[in-house]
Amino acid sequence: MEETKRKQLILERFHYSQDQVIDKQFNWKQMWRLLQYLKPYAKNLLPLSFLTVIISTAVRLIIPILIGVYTLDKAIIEKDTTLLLQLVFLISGLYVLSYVVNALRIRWLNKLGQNVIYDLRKHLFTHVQSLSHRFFDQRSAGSILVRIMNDINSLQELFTNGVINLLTDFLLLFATIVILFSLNAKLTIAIMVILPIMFFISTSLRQKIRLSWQKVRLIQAKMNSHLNESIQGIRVTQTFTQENENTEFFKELNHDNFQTWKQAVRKNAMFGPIVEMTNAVGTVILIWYGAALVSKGECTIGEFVSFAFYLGMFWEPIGRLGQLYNQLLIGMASSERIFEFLDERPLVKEAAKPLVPASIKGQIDFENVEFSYDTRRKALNGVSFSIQAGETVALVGHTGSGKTTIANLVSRFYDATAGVVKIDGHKIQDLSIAALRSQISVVLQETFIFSGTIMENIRFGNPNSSDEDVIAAAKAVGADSFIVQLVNGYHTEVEERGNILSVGERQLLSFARALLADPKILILDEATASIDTETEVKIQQALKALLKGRTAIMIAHRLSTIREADKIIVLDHGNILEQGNHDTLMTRQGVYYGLVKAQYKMLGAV
Ligand SMILES: Nc1ncnc2c1ncn2[C@@H]1O[C@H](COP(=O)(O)OP(=O)(O)OP(=O)(O)O)[C@@H](O)[C@H]1O
Repeated sequence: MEETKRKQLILERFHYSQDQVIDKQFNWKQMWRLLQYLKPYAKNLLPLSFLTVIISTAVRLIIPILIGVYTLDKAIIEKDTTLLLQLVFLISGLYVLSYVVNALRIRWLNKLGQNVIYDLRKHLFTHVQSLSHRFFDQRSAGSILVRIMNDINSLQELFTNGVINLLTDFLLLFATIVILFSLNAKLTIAIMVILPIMFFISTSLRQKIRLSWQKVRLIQAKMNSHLNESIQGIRVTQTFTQENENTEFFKELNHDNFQTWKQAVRKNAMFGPIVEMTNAVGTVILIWYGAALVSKGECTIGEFVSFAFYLGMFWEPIGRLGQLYNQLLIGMASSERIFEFLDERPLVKEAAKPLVPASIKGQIDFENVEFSYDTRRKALNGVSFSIQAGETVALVGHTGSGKTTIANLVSRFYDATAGVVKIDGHKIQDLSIAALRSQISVVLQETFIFSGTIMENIRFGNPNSSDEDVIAAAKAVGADSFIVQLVNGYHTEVEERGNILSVGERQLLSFARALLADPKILILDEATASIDTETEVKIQQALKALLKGRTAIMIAHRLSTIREADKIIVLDHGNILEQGNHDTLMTRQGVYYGLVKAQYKMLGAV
């Protein structure tokens, strides 16, 4: 009992939201939108692929008539050797043509499919990159990743084979029915009797198979989420010795995956024999009734043989169309999820005629600015202040008081809900977003290091800078001394998130990156919080170099780092309580004075 309860607790602990709907009703509008991605290929790959489809289908349809009606009835039975020879050549030639056309068909279709997937993925990625911060606030990285990778992959099959096969199959089916009827209408009707039975069995079985594969995919999505979290959080897991719980949950998932997969495969395996059985029934009817018709003289031997060939061709698309239908429904769900992202518009919009100033001086004005991330709480509550170009301003206040929010509004990651934010006297919304952001650098406490070399990571600040510029920037902020000690110096590879570097070293790299960008406005969000006292002294010096001639907004919890700021703004619950320089605020003996005293007391106690 205890054990069951424990297992239950583990299962409840790892809860993963399910934003995966695997299949959806067929929707023409959506299909039409998907087909638009074929447009760029409307003049080359698409018509070429169609042509190969039509030629290969036509060749397949001609051969049985040539074998049955002409070779058997005309050449063999009537002993016409010249005709027989001609037919042998013709049929061989057609087989060669069919081989060549099929090879081209596969090649062009795959190329077409791959091109469409490439375009769609590029479109989606470019679009997602242009979206505002709010979009990323509301979604996990995993769910975005799944759409760009898995959902697009599931459309791949639809585009490479699905769309054209669908056409080929309809063409084949229609043509075979017409030929079967024209060869012998009575025999065709007799065989078609089993069609509804076959249709009923295959549709219901197909649906069951589809549902089983859905289950497999859902479990696999859960496994992905769990794996992602386990690897990202491995340090925390090991610290709290939670490996066994993790393993146990994984074991459950793995077991479920195995079981559902087995069930799906079992159902899948039933489909083939069922189609074959109906095929066999059809053949029995063909032989029994066909033979009667031949003996009555209502059908020739050749027609009978051709008929048998076409009958085989008739079942083939029927079996495949069911599978294609499933693929189509999966594609509908995936494309719906992809289009949902593509329809997201950036909340921070470029002005119709954006101002592109030659350079920004760096004056910042907030006039009665209000902002809320959601409808429930206000993060800024009518905030007004002015920062002159070149000034250093520090924002202080307790956790959640709105410091980072101010920085976010200056970079225009969000737009104020009310009030006005101005840069150099222009409303921030009137400026070109790219021009604005090219003049702003943000250094966060949690610096992001990309995989690549140290050199490349610093150069991220200004892709056009030379190696010498990068090294000069690193020297200016005091990062050079630790970089040259690394195995390959500036060419040392750092993995994603820069795990081989200490937090302080990563911070120095981001300072160098910011310096290289040479921004007019610099935002340092808790930038010196994770640095030891010795490094801090170094950084304070580096900061002086970094801040020279720029407007700076510093967000700091350690008040010792902001004494020299031109202005200190004290925030509380989205309101400004005080503003002034260190000396003025200390003389006033208000909130700032209290914060400084409290911090000294705490440090003194340590
Ligand atoms: N992306 C977000 N979505 C919703 N609410 C948010 C978001 N970011 C911040 N908030 C909320 O807005 C308020 C202000 O947050 P902000 O990050 O500006 O505080 P802060 O003063 O920088 O805090 P800290 O010193 O802890 O970094 C907080 O109540 C916070 O919970």
